[in-house]
Amino acid sequence: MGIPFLKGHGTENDFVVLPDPDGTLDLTPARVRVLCDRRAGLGADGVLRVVPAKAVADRPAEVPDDLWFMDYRNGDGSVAEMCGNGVRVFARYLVDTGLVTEREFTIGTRAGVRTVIVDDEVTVGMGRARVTGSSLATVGGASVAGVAVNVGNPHLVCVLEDADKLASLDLSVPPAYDPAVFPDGVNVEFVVVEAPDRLRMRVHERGVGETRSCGTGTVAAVTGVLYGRGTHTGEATVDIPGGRVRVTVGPEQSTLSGPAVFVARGELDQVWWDRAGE
Ligand SMILES: N[C@@H](CCC[C@H](N)C(=O)O)C(=O)O
Repeated sequence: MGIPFLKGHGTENDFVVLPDPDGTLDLTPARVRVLCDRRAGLGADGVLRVVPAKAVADRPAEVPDDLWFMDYRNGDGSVAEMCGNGVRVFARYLVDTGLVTEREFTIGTRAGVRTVIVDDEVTVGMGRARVTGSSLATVGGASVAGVAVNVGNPHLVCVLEDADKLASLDLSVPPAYDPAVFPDGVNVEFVVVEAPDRLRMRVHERGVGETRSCGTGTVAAVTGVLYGRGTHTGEATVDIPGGRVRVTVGPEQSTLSGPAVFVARGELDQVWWDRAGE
């Protein structure tokens, strides 16, 4: 018997989902890296381990024992606090498999408890998106001013003047940032405001590289743009290379709505898994 897995995505930000109902899966950084490798493994931006919260000793104190916990890992094996696209896929998995029977329920994450509503699309209460300051990102030799926003994980939102500039950015090289402002690294969003309630965005994710979407990044982007207008409240659609999501931002709560899709399920080869851990 191999290791069960599913492969899914939210606006083409893709994940390997590993059900771990007993909390016994030894998910080392080396195993995450090879699983996410698009040639040596299944290929994905990250891994979502589905584990009972009570089996996660280092979870935040506010996450109760009886929730399912999203143990999210970036493709480079690092741990991140939150993943907005991942939590939608995670919620869809819990409903599809009958592990949760309601359509509205809560999930434990390293950023705290998140409420989800599973319908054709999935809506997530993303908590409060906090503006924490400003900083610079440097890409292609040019520095761009940005707003630092924390959505559980850190983001730097840089607004560009037009879509041509956005399209021409080379994000195959990580943007440089100030490590004094972001000691744990940062996700960097580049955004164009196409209409007052419509943004276009590209993102370079910490621990992954350029991805086709970042859910927490879209919430950060809307928050950063609203902050530039002097407000903490508003809503917008965000077009990313992998599709479209909808974001609302309020002083105490933000929400993210978008698709969550499964494309495959199967078993990882046990010999491959054992070797990947060496
Ligand atoms: N793709 C995610 C964010 C994943 C974590 C991020 N790379 C980090 O290290 O903070 C999303 O949809 O939010």
